[in-house]
Parts: sequence; structure tokens; C-alpha cells
Amino acid sequence: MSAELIDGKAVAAEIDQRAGQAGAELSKALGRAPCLAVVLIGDDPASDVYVRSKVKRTEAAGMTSIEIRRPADVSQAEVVEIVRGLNSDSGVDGILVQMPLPGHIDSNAVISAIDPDKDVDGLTEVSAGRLLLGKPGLRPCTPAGCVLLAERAMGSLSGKSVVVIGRSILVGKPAALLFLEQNATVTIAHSRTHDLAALTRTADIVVAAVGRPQMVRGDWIKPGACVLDVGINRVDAPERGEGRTRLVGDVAFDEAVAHAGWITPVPGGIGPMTIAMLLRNTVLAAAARAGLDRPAGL
Ligand SMILES: NC(=O)C1=CN([C@@H]2O[C@H](COP(=O)(O)OP(=O)(O)OC[C@H]3O[C@@H](n4cnc5c(N)ncnc54)[C@H](OP(=O)(O)O)[C@@H]3O)[C@@H](O)[C@H]2O)C=CC1
Ligand SMILES: Nc1nc(=O)c2c([nH]1)NC[C@@H]1CN(c3ccc(C(=O)N[C@@H](CCC(=O)O)C(=O)O)cc3)C=[N+]21
Repeated sequence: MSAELIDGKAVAAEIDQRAGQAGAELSKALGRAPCLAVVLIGDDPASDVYVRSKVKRTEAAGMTSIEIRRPADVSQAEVVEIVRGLNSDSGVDGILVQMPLPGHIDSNAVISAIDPDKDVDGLTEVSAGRLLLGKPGLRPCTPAGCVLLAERAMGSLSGKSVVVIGRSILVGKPAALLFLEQNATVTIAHSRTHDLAALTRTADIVVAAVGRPQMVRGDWIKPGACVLDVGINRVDAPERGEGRTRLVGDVAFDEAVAHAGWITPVPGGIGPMTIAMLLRNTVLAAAARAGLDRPAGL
């Protein structure tokens, strides 16, 4: 058996388009397009690529974006000040501070400064609390993308067993809560979990969010299961020539594809969905801040 490939890039393009349509509709009521502000500190090349991609897709969807860049030696106070300025700017709907921040800056302090109603990353304490309590709010993008793709592939997730590998604030924990919200039965695994292979073999859905290239092997996957590979790992690829690299996930794709029913590739799986959910959150934030109903189609 060979798994059906989940085309995250195609689904992301569809969500981008729907967010763009809803954003255009909303522009009539707001008198302006929804606006995302992205803050990038330092000159990490990977972050630069992501931020450019976010800005490009935001603008392609007909929304506006503000990009704020500062050198790596900027003070924490200045970054907090930038965030506060964006909070009080009524023309800004969403604020994203690209992680990781330079070592001398306390990311928690910066995240806490973000107005929760503009927290399109879903990372503030208030957003996390709203998710835990099942209240309306902005949900973290990568986990929301996982749930959306799983639903597309399998239909209702009610009663499905999910093993989430990884318990980070950014991915693992919110992914577990979002699958629970869909009435799945969720187990969270991490570095202290005993016999992870046996555990994942019980799962209808496996979410791999570890950051270890190809850790999840083919025989860890229950036949027919849905495999969502969040990992983005850059590894050497000497077969492509000297000094070349390639991206791989946390799942050994070539093995898992023979066991799974559905699987996301890396690249082209969860990564593009993360940005699509960011655009969606920007439109949702713009509507909620204006006191309007949740836009149709989102
Ligand atoms: N596609 C996308 O848009 C995104 C992709 N990513 C990628 O997802 C991956 C995970 O990111 P993130 O959650 O931030 O990573 P973190 O490093 O914050 O968390 C990794 C988690 O994996 C667990 N872990 C580590 N080793 C093992 C092991 N041997 N067995 C089981 N669990 C283990 C850790 O457990 P413990 O808590 O016990 O230490 C931890 O909970 C990375 O590759 C990252 O690049 C991240 C964000 C967005
Ligand atoms: N505040 C904040 N929010 C984030 O959401 C955030 C962040 N900081 N810091 C870094 C991580 C990582 N992340 C990705 C987004 C898109 C792709 C993506 O589109 N990946 C492409 C490949 C891109 C490439 O070729 O490098 C793919 O998987 O197909 C990957 C990873 C968001 N993150």
C-alpha cells in the first residue's frame, strides 16, 4: 500500500485565496485591507526567507503588511516598545514577532507585550488560556494547519486516536488541545516517553513535531494512519553536490509512505499551511476587532 500524499501547498493556496476573498469583503466595512505587521530582529537567513514569504503571500492575498526590521543588538526595551506601538496602531490587525529572538532578549517578555486580539501566532498567555478554556480566540498557526489537513483527509476526527510527538508551546501542546477540541483521543509523547514506537503504532493520526530528522520510522506507523510531519530539518545532501543541503521532516518519508493511509511531505506539507493559517488569523483578527461576525468561508 502507498499512502495518499496530502498536498499542503495546494490546500494552503486555497486558504490564501479564501482569506483574500474574506479580506476583500471586510475591506468594505473597514475602509482598508486587513494588515499584518511582522517584526524581524537580526539577520538569520532562514528567518529572512520565512518573513519574506509571509509578506509576499499576505500581499498576494490583497492584504497589506508592515515589515519592521532591527539589527541583532537591539535592546529588549526597544522591541517591547515596537510591539506596544503596533498594539496602539488601529491600522494594524495582526502582529507577528519572528522567533527565535537573539539570546539577550527574553522572548516571553516580548510575546507578553502583544495585544492578544492581534496575536495572530496564538502565542500569548491569553490566547493559550482561550484555547485551553475552549473560548473564541486566535489559534496557533502550525497546529491549526495540522487539524485542518487531517480533517480534509479523514473527515470527522471524533473518536480518532492521536499521538502528538513533542510538547512545545509553539506546536505540540496546542496541537494536542486542538485535536481534543475535535473530540479526538489525544496522547502527548516527548523525550521521556517509554517505547514511543509501540505508542505511535496505536495511533490513527501521528503528529511529529520533534526537530529530529527522520526519527519516526515506517514500522512505527499503523497501517492506514494519517501522518502529519511538522519537522523542518536542513540536512547535508552530498548526492546533490558538495555543500548542498535539503529539507527533511521528522518522519522517514520513504518508509512511512508504505504504511500510512495519508502523509504530508516536507517540503510542501505543514510548512505552507502555517503561513495560510497566519493569513486566515489576520482576517479573523481584523473582523473580531471591528466587532463583525466571523467572515464566511474561513
Ligand atoms: N512547519 C512549520 O511551520 C513549523 C515547523 N517547526 C518544526 O517542527 C519541529 C519541532 O519544533 P518545536 O516544537 O518548536 O521544537 P522544540 O525543540 O521546542 O520541541 C521538541 C519536542 O520534541 C521532543 N523530543 C525531543 N527528542 C525526542 C525524542 N527522541 N523522542 C520523543 N520526543 C522528543 C521534546 O521533548 P521534551 O519536551 O521532553 O524535551 C520536545 O517536546 C522542528 O523541526 C521545527 O523546525 C516548528 C514550527 C513551525
Ligand atoms: N513567530 C513565529 N511564528 C512562526 O510561525 C514561526 C516562527 N516564529 N519562527 C520559525 C517557525 C518556522 N515556521 C515555518 C513557516 C513556514 C515554513 C514553510 O513554508 N516551509 C516550506 C519550505 C521552505 C523552505 O524551503 O525553506 C515547506 O515546508 O514547504 C516553514 C516553517 C514558522 N515559524
